[in-house]
Amino acid sequence: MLVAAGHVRLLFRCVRHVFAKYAVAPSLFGAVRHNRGIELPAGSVRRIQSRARSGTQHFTTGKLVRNGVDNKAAVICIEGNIASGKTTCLEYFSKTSNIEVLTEPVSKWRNVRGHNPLALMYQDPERWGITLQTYVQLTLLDRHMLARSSPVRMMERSIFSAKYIFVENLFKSGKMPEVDYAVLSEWFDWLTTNISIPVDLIVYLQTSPQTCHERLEQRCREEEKVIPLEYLESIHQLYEDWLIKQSSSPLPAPVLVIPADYDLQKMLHQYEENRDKILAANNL
Ligand SMILES: Nc1ncnc2c1ncn2[C@@H]1O[C@H](COP(=O)(O)OP(=O)(O)O)[C@@H](O)[C@H]1O
Ligand SMILES: Nc1ccn([C@H]2C[C@H](O)[C@@H](COP(=O)(O)O)O2)c(=O)n1
Repeated sequence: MLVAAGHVRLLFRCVRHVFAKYAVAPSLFGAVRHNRGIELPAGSVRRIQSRARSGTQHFTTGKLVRNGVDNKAAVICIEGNIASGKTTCLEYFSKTSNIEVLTEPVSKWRNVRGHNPLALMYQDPERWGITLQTYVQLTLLDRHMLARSSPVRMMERSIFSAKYIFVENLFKSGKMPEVDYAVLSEWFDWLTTNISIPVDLIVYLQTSPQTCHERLEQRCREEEKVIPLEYLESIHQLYEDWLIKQSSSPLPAPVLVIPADYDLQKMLHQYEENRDKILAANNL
């Protein structure tokens, strides 16, 4: 009971942090609500009247959006299993002018005020799964809401895969208590209902779990030494259900699948071959 109350307080603190950063105060934290929506300080966050792009499912009327964000910029999320090659892919595209690249904030997940929630989660997922996933949700939301500096943004994963893959995996494998899952789900639903989080294209780096296991061992990240092949198989299955079978959770954008079991040179060739399709997201 005490643990659950602590988590609720932590979640409140997290959202307060996001809204403090963007100088927005939704009704939960005392903003004045009018018939036209929430009154916000100038130069902070506004509610947009409409946003609809062909090829995407999201219509963001009435959602919060950060002032200064260019809604015409395309957002491409690179998705895939752990160690599938997402960072390597982003590094490659970062050399292209007019593409802004945002990697996952893993360094934050390994060090929040001197604590390492990523390591804690792998040591004891039942206890620390919600702690890590709450922080992942916050830091990815922060990434989604950053003002864009280029016509194309490529970012590693998304708030959607955090929920549909990693939270789902913890819960389905019996490693997350139902109450933690319920609280995280409520937060996710609130955030995605009230905040504009546009995604224009998902690029899925499709690998076998075995390939990821080999690359994981090669990368040798201290926290991940305990990850067994079965964990990567579960994550793989959830990705396949979401992005290939499209049978589990809603898709925030169309999906481009790039087979990614090949060696580095062949992968760079694959990226070049798919460059136009990826960057076409800018014209949606
Ligand atoms: N095509 C590839 N073939 C072999 N090794 C790769 C390939 N792509 C990436 N790697 C290596 O695999 C490890 C994980 O890659 P990384 O890009 O960090 O994955 P992710 O960001 O998806 O976790 C790194 O050591 C990287 O150098
Ligand atoms: N929602 C998430 C996202 C990532 N992780 C873990 C998985 C990895 O150990 C690490 C970084 O992932 P990578 O970029 O290497 O695929 O973070 C998680 O537990 N929950």
